[in-house]
Amino acid sequence: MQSRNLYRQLQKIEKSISIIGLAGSGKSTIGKRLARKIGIPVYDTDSHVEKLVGHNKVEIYDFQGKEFFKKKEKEAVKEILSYGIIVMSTGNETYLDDELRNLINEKCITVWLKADIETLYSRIIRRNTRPEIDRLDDKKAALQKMIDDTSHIYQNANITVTSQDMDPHYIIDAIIAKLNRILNNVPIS
Ligand SMILES: Nc1ncnc2c1ncn2[C@@H]1O[C@H](COP(=O)(O)OP(=O)(O)OP(=O)(O)O)[C@@H](O)[C@H]1O
Ligand SMILES: O=C(O)C1=C[C@@H](O)[C@@H](O)[C@H](O)C1
Ligand SMILES: [Mg+2]
Repeated sequence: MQSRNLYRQLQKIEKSISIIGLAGSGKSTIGKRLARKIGIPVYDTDSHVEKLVGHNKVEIYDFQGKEFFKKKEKEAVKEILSYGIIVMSTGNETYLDDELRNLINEKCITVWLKADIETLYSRIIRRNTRPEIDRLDDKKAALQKMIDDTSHIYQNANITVTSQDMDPHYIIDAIIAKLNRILNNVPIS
């Protein structure tokens, strides 16, 4: 798999890579491994907000509220995208914000991790780290609504890859193959 040249090609077109998609789609997991494979730094917007504020997401939502989190998320994204060529994994709603979506589209090749309802649901019920979703009574219905409400936005990503429970190495290889096609001007399906 040709991943060593990717950094130079990304540098040439001055684009980073941003991993987008719904909660539980695997953005943080895949972002880290993709960055390692290409040999560039990785930043996660949720982790960056936590670092800026000094508290975890749940504490931030509890004590300072969603608006504060969103304000800090804007700062975090702008800061991360000033760091040069990097991989940025986003939070659950980052790409749905008009200003951030425009900025991400300008500075990044976007990779949508498209996951079905069963995959997302089985993953989000495993951990209690999502301040909004964890509090919902009918998480499955809420996730289905999120899929219905957001797919038309995510489907404009430069690259779409299906995210299922499988060795992340297959997902990374699929992303890298599509990245190579984009960077070499080969149309992708
Ligand atoms: N390819 C995969 N196969 C199996 N499990 C996976 C895969 N990718 C991610 N997971 C698991 O799914 C869960 C969610 O992954 P991750 O935290 O990376 O998602 P996320 O999109 O960053 O979620 P959030 O929007 O909440 O930040 C984690 O427990 C992770 O280990
Ligand atoms: O519980 C949730 O839905 C959230 C999870 C995080 O990814 C955050 O990015 C998001 O703003 C809230
Ligand atoms: Mg994440």
